[in-house]
Amino acid sequence: MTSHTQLRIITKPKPKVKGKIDRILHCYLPLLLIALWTVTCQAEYFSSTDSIPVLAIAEEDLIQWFRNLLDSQAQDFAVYRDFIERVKEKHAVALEDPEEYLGNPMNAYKLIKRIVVDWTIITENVGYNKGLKALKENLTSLTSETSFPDISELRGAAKGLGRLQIMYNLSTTDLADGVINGVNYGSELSIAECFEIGSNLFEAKEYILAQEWLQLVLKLLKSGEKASSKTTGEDIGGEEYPEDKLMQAENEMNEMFSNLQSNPDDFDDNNENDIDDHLVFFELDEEGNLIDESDNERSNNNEEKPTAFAQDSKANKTLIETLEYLTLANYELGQQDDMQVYLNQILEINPEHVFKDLLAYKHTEVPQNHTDSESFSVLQKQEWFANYSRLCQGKQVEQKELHQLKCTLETRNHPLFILAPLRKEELLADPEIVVYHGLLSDKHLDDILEQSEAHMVRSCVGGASIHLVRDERVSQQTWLSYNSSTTKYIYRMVSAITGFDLTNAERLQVANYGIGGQYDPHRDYFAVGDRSAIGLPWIGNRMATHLFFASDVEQGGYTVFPLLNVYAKPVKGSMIMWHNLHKSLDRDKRMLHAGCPVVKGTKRICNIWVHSGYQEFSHPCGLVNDNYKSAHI
Ligand SMILES: O=C(O)CCC(=O)C(=O)O
Ligand SMILES: [Fe+2]
Repeated sequence: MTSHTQLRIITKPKPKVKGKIDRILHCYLPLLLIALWTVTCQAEYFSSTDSIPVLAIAEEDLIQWFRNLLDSQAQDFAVYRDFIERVKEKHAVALEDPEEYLGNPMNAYKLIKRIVVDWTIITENVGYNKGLKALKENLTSLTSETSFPDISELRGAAKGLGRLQIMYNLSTTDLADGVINGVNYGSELSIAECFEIGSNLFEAKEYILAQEWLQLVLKLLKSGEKASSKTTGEDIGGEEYPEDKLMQAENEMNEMFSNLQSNPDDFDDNNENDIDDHLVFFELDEEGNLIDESDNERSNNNEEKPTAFAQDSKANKTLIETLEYLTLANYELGQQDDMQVYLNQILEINPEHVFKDLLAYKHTEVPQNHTDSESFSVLQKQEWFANYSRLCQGKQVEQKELHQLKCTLETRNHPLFILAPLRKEELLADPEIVVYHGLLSDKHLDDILEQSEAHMVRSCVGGASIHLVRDERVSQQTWLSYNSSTTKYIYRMVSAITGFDLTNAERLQVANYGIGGQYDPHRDYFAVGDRSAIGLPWIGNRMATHLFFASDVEQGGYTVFPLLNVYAKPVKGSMIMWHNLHKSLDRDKRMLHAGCPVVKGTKRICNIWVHSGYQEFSHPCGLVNDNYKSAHI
């Protein structure tokens, strides 16, 4: 075994059961957990915002069922208590003069009867409870009807948040404070939640972002304060954290380190008490969230509390785990000096910590290329990334032509548009990118949603025969035929607007983007030699894209063209349209486009791709070859 392999074995994070969801599953819902593993169909909650409400409904059921359980247990316990109190009275009388009491055959009989019958019934009944039986039945039916997210979903959701950070330059402290792009949504995160995001980003191999979140956790643990009051003023424009408070926190931290050194067992990784910890030390915060005690550090009125923190074993546990992750993240990033800093902190707390062996490997070869091909750091290195991210934020590079674009009303002498002219907005003249506003009503869109809802699956990339689930496209989708009144209407309208023959068009694709859901820059046509295009039923390549926005999006979700300096904000009911091929039918590489990550809200779209066959009369090839226009790309 090479030293490198050994190091990886040593540093492989122990499987930890962390976080609220894990704790619920492990401590409160053991039954549910068993059932979860048997669920075969993955709903992919993070890739679509439509699936998430299902969980909220399931949670409502869980609340009710557990309430019922507790009520029925309270009734049972009241019966036990009543019985015991009554026996206790008799017992007390018996104790005064046992001989006299038991000399009475009736009393002797009663004692024997209590032992033989009453205590037996009570003993047998403890543990059996009607409410528990009902709960088991409910959980069984819930898990057979609903597929629950697993740890990979949680990781997907954490990665979704990370994608938003990268794309929109969102600071970790802002997000932790519930501020997204300057808007305060009041969704402040607890220390435990920041830790969960950090550790899940680590597990998703997003080491740089994981490091940011975990450093924030460390900062919060050290200060024992809310994130907002701990961050520096310029980070969030908030007040500065008083110097003496920082000193005090620092001192307490040091004090805690030295206390811990004298009692390193607190951090034994294999501490068998861990399980009991989970079972016993639950608390609820003001909003009823399950918290561990480290969360208390973020509550508002704990100005006086930092000293309690020194005795707080939960916070200590989070602290050591945070340091472990930070050590490993720095190891993965090849940042040996930083890794050493965190390692030292761990060893100061517990000189016998399992990571002590890492020291021996410090000077061995460090990993150079541990980044996943889907990692954000790889994404950020793409040459289109800067434009992509800028356009997603609604920022265009200033250009003279931008000011010559126009909005027009068009009837096209078509009966459909005489009374209700098309509202056309030009986003770019050449190559033409246009938006038609107000094409679909809420009723149409509700109908599409209803038809598609039950059939949504995680979107794949790779064309017709290759199906790859990739971070490149985080959404769910399905296809609808043109046989309902709404889809027929869309079909007729698109062909009236564009003149295309839609017999050679793909079915209507309906897609929905979830947390951080997006579609990285791509082109819609099939590339030369794309084997997935072989055997497709359509003639020619994807000539034009008609993309309907089926929802407004509160923040994010723009459709952008990084090579053309164009962005379109989703407006419900409108359709953006462009050609993917030159007039010569050569592929137009300028048409690289993307769906930016959704920051807040839900993004729904519908696509129709028209293929080049059958369009000979409506869109004849140009006499002059125009493919030179994209030759430079
Ligand atoms: O969601 C978007 O804005 C773009 C979607 C897209 O490009 C596609 O589905 O091919
Ligand atoms: Fe596309």
